[in-house]
Amino acid sequence: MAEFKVFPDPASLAREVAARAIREIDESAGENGAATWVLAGGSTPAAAYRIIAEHAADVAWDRVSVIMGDERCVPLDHPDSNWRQAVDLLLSKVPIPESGRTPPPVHLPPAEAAAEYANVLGALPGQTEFGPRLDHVWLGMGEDGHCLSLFPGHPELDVTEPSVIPVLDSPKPPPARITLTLGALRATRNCLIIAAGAGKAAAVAAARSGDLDLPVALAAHTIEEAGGTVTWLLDEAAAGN
Ligand SMILES: O=C1O[C@H](COP(=O)(O)O)[C@@H](O)[C@H](O)[C@H]1O
Repeated sequence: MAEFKVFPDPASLAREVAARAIREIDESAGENGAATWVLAGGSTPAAAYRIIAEHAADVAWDRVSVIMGDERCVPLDHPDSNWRQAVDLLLSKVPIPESGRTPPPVHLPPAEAAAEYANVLGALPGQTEFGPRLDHVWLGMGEDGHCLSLFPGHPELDVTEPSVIPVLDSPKPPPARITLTLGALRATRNCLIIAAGAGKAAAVAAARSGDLDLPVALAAHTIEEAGGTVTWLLDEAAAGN
């Protein structure tokens, strides 16, 4: 059963997200010799990326691979690029080997970009029947309850194959994206769902009540059903307090 933890403000939320990431990634790297971390885009992870960069010495980065859970099809130097945010705030500051940090190939058309990024996943360590073991997964959440680039009512939610797929009509700009599928999340060990701000309170409440029409709730359910753990980390505003 997912755990919900509430922090007084976005800054203390970010400190907890960063502390858990450092602990879980380093533990997985120690246990298995390699750890895969699924990064998130959007506004909420930024502060946690900064804190992790300040504590870079606490992680065996040479054993870590990162992938972006979803990417917007914009150039990698565009302000809307999820990868650019991660590079600027974290990846340029920690010694992850080049082989463990392949940028989403968004210079390609979305279908080709998705297929190419699926190949990147296929080359990661720790392959399972659901693709690579995802030791530590960050999921952000939109006000509509979307996570990754999986939007309420959209057909991408029905894809059970563990893969990366294109999205061509995202209701949140830009319309073209690539995203992990729910099937790929079945290989998750530990997932943090991170949300801050009053704009997210209604979606958090709906997810908490078990509304599986919300992609983020369905993602949490999918991970737990496959044996992974899910922890929601919220600030008071997102928790509706
Ligand atoms: O577009 C996206 O939105 C979600 C949520 O972003 P936020 O700015 O509301 O926190 C994010 O998790 C996803 O990676 C991103 O592509």
